[in-house]
Amino acid sequence: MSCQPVIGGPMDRPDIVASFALAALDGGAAGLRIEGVANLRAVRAVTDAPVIGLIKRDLDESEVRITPFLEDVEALVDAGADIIAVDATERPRPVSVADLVARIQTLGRIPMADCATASEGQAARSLGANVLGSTLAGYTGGPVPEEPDLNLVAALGRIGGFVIAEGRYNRPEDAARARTQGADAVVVGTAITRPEIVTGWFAHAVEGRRG
Ligand SMILES: CC(=O)N[C@H](C=O)[C@@H](O)[C@H](O)[C@H](O)COP(=O)(O)O
Repeated sequence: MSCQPVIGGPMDRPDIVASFALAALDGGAAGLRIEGVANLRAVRAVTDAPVIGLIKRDLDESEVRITPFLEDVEALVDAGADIIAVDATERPRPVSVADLVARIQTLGRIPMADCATASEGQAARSLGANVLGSTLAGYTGGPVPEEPDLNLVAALGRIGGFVIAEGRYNRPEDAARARTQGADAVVVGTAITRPEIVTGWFAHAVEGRRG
């Protein structure tokens, strides 16, 4: 379960993120994906469950948003992340994927490569990323599709390593399909932890409001 509240929204508080984490674990989640040092510390204080940590930077700080800097890696290690997710897309970036992966390994944590394509997964795997995620499929330009990218999950599965299906798994049946396509785990975020967006889906369906 990924808990990344709508920024500035009513759920955007470390204590609420920690409660979401405990509720998800009660419901059967095997691990957590948590953004930001304060949220990660709050979650680490209440559970020993595996946590993927990330820091999202604004676009004026870095062209890639997910854990672009070495200091981000260090802060996440300090806060108790077991796995550290980094943007592994082939886009301009302040620090190379190779350097990020190497620092994560030096600090004794597990690198997760957030990918948009299979070739990015292949490159990250050859740099030593143990975990490959489909996290960024559909988010590197153009309209964001509605459906998850199961083809990328299958392609990442052929590369090897531990494969996480992530991104728009809004229905349990899609998560189950990801497993049949080769995912070792599925990360679900919005459908569990962004009630503003989920409510919007229902509002749109019943009254044609919102998008
Ligand atoms: C593209 C991007 O920045 N994805 C982020 C990655 O950490 C999060 O905003 C997503 O919520 C997460 O990947 C889970 O996906 P979904 O919320 O669709 O279940």
